[in-house]
Amino acid sequence: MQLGMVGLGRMGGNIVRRLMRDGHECVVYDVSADAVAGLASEGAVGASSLADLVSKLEAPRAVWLMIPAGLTGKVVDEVAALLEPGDIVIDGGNSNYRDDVRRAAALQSTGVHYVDVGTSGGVFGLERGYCLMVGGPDEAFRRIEPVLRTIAPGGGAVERTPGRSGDLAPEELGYLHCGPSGAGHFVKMVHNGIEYGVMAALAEGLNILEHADAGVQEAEHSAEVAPLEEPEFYQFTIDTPKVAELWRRGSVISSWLLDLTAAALHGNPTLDGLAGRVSDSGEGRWTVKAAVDTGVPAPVLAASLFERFASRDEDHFANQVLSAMRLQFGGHQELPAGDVLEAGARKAESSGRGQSRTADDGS
Ligand SMILES: O=C(CO)[C@H](O)[C@H](O)COP(=O)(O)O
Repeated sequence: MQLGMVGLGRMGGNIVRRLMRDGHECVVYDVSADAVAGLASEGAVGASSLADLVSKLEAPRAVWLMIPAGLTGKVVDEVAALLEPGDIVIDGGNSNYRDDVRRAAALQSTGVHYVDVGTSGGVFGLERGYCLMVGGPDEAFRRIEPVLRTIAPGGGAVERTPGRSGDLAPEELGYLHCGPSGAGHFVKMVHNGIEYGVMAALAEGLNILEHADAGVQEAEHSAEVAPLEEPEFYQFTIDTPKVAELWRRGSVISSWLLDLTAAALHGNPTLDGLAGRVSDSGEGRWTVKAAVDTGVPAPVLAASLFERFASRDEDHFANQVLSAMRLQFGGHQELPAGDVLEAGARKAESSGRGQSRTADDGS
């Protein structure tokens, strides 16, 4: 089938490559002429503008947008204005599902179909395939199904679920029509909310392993910081990268995220160069909002989202307020910033096991 692709970054470019490998014809456009030329040299038809891209597609057309979320609305409007009734515009980025609902409604009178596709697979999707969560009208979904089948991982990607039989269903091939416009990005939003939680769980657990030698450090600094209650139980120097590698084999928590974690720790065991300021692109916030709106408890997902905010020092003022209160009620002084002992004191304090020796006990 023929598909227009707008946005040839890591995701869009590799989706085009995957499609071409399977015999689909791709007409491609990006604001970077180099990106267009690169894919044209691999067999795509290059376009110099959105209008040029649309003119090179045969009706009824399908145009897939793979662009940063902030630009999607503007580009959907521009592309839709160039399309004809029966054509399809597909947003494969990480848009907010609420925008899909609004865009689909706005396009209804034009006869242009709007399809939202939550696309997961990252930089490995070219080889592994992409998991596709699709929202939109049935007719449009059926029309683009050939490209969805190619972009998705396919049946051999994982073992079949026991009890399933017969022809492989779309969800077993790696794509699913989740419902009307917005449903695809709604499912992808929750997927990414879960992603935050799983990532946080792995990161927190590995951090506990990293601190399993707290008793050894405690002995070294016992004169300066409140003692760990039972240092004899924290005498392990665990090789965290090796444990991450180990857990990939047969453990209950083996997963692709763990695979990637093990790879990162193997290449850079001390994670040098990473400050630990964790960004968030929006899906986690939207997931927590959906949970609040619908009254669904999601404490793990919410905590993992807030953990990201804290990683960027958005908790700084709150921590200053905490220190101010301790100073007020107990005259407790903060340890000097950067003091090697501070970490130990904070560790002991956060676990409720002690306080700095410099603070008195009044409260
Ligand atoms: O969709 C993805 C993976 O499934 C993206 O990598 C996602 O944008 C990452 O989200 P965030 O920047 O909020 O960590």
